[in-house]
Amino acid sequence: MKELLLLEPARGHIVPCLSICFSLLRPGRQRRLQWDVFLGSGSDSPCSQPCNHSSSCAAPGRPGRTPSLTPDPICRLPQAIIIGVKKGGTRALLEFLRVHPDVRAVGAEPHFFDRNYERGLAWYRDLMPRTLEGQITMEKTPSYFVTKEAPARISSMSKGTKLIVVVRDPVTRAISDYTQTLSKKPDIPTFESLTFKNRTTGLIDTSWSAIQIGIYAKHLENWLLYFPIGQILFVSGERLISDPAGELGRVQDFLGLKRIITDKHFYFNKTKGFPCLKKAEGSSKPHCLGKTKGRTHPDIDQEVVQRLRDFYRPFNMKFYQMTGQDFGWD
Ligand SMILES: Nc1ncnc2c1ncn2[C@@H]1O[C@H](COP(=O)(O)OS(=O)(=O)O)[C@@H](OP(=O)(O)O)[C@H]1O
Repeated sequence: MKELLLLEPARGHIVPCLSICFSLLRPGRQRRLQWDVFLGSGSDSPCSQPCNHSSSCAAPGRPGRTPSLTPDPICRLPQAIIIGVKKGGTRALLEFLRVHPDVRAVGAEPHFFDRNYERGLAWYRDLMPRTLEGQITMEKTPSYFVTKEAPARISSMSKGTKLIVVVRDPVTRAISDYTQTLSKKPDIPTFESLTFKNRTTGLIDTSWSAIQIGIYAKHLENWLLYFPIGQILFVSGERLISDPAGELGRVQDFLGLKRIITDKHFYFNKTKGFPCLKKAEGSSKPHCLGKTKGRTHPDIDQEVVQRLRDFYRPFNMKFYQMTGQDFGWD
């Protein structure tokens, strides 16, 4: 009982089950209840068990158990998710955010709302790092943004989930996507040939995922059926490179976090050609992203690039209109 009373959700975040118990104890308080999580989980309730994974029970920066009034860290479902886009700069954003003492994130991409949904919320919750009350649990899986079922599924976990989308010029994003595939399968056809259904007529192959993912306005419509636009933050992938502290400022505000990550945390690494962290999370050493981030792109026929720019322009305009932000791609 004492523990429940100590676990009041901070910043209006929903803490499944515990918040339900808490609101039942304090019926006068207005609190959103996550009945779907509560009822849908059966005996394997994602909200009533300690973490099952074997990581240390110590909270970050607090070695050992604290014998005071501080409750033990527990696994919580994420209150914020980086849902996309693939090759937008999602890893950089998560790595940078992890520097914040109030952010705890899963390293790997859980792919819960696309590939692993049948495993259930308890499985998902158990992937999460242990957090103390007040810390934000996060994950990133860029394919969620283009997954039809993802908005409804995330909404049924919690309508209050904050969503972050890192977007990048869809033409460079497509080339980056292709570069990644090429690194794994060097024998694939050229970017130019995959771009067109028919090169002579100039008809773009919109069924090619590298092209499809960049039609942001179309994917966003799907999310807006379940989430208000104010619950989605759009981060510019370009500005994340040119001004990481500026974009991180916006993200911290959106998450209700104190602005702790500032320009003091970054330096530009000339060899890498990207901003890097002066100190990574839990380390005192400088840290750049790995070799798979910031690859050299192959040269693409400029006529094809122009054709793609023309193709994306109306979708980009629609996207700027929907988000109220001009990303400057055109
Ligand atoms: N600081 C920093 N360091 C390195 N790379 C950075 C950084 N910030 C953004 N980026 C850009 O991130 C691109 C990869 O995006 P994602 O992490 O979203 O890719 S993935 O979908 O998870 O595979 C990656 O794309 P490529 O340049 O095409 O490799 C980078 O341009």
